[in-house]
Amino acid sequence: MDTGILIERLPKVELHVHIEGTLEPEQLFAFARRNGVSVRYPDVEALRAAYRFHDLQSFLDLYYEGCAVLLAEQDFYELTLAYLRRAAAQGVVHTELFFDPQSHTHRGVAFATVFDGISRALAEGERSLGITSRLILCFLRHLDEADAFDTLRQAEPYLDRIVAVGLDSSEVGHPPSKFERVFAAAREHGLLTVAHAGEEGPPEYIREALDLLKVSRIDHGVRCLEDDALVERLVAERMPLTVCPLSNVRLGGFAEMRDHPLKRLLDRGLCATVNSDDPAYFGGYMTENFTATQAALGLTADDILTLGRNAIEAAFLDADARERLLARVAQSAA
Ligand code: HPA
Ligand SMILES: [Zn+2]
Repeated sequence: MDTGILIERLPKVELHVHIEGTLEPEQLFAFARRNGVSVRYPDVEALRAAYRFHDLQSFLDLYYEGCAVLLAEQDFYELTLAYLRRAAAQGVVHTELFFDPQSHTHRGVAFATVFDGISRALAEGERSLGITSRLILCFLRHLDEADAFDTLRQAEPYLDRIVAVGLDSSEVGHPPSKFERVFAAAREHGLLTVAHAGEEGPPEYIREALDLLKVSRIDHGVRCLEDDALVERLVAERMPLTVCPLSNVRLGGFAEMRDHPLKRLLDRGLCATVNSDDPAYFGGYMTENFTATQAALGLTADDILTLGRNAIEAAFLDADARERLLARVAQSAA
């Protein structure tokens, strides 16, 4: 089958998307106007032109600045629903979203405001778009352990609607070991765990995420390829990697898409998946990530189906839901 048609028809599962990273410039300006927040760029074009990043930190600086326009529950609701509409239009049938409560509570926005807006949109998305979802609370790793513990405490009333905790923000210098105790506390609450590791940080951070944080998935993980023994372990444990190709190129991890290791990860037998990360900032959602990697790396129809099945295997879904999605993948290739 033609790979373009397959990419379009594939029922997609997204496992690595930061809801704050879906804030498109148009919506950013609309929220700014509504909330009386000033933006230091004159218009959408000027803001978009500033999205030229050379590393993770240069992106994070703008990403946190963008968060300043999010103040009311309705902002989080509209942000999330707009993402779900775009995702559904691209054939995403299930999505597992990260949110960064500390990016908001540190500005005086209540945890409940953030959570209620996002979760109201997720319920609406399931009702009106048929898109299922899970929510993952990410701790900002540049902040300290006590702040993460405080955030976990604020999340306690909502834990029945949070599937896992994760770890994001500036990686280098903030190893997983810094959060070993708060992740243990989260697991005691019955939460699963994931962590960004091996995006900019060394393979050793991936090992720490496995051994100390007991993660069910590694977010990014592309630097595992520098360590053969680690690759063998990830293959043997069938540990999923939520890879974000456009993000990796935009943040300078790889100079061009043709240098991206997605195909090598698959060929090594790793459970790699394709994801959008911060689609409003990196030039595309799921379809654009599939299309760009297919074109640059020559992914075959089999590769694309493997990526689709890997994401279903890696999703935080029960066995029945997985079987139903796998059947839809098979149908899409028929
Ligand atoms: O790609 C990312 N990496 C780390 N932290 C993040 N926070 C939002 N996006 C990212
Ligand atoms: Zn990410």
